[in-house]
Amino acid sequence: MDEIWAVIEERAAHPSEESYTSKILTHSKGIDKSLEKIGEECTEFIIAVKNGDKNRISEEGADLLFHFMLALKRSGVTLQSVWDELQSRRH
Ligand SMILES: N=c1c2ncn([C@@H]3O[C@H](COP(=O)(O)OP(=O)(O)OP(=O)(O)O)[C@@H](O)[C@H]3O)c2ncn1[C@@H]1O[C@H](COP(=O)(O)O)[C@@H](O)[C@H]1O
Repeated sequence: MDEIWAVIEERAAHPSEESYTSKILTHSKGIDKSLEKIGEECTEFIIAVKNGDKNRISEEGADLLFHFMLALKRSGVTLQSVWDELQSRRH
């Protein structure tokens, strides 16, 4: 995820027309586009889990994590701050 985060940072700094990441980060709907995608991917993940489809669970889980990172970026929150929060909860 840290590696993909670095790509997201790069795409945010230098948007490219061929990039899906850039498409979401510069979408005219703004953060709503990211939130829409998280809603979609969450639903697809839930369906995959309910169906017990392990391949789909992995695929939808990956989509969810990717769109989660895009929403963080759009919100001005770093992935590191999420890691720090998780770290602070360790006991
Ligand atoms: N992890 C991902 C990743 N997961 C999913 N997706 C894209 O997410 C899209 C999900 O498909 P959907 O059907 O939900 O979306 P859509 O119908 O194409 O369009 P929208 O509804 O999203 O507008 C697909 O086009 C996938 O290619 C991703 N695109 C990019 N990455 C990572 O981001 C990096 C940079 O990607 P680019 O910016 O595109 O070069 C890549 O190297 C990957 O590591």
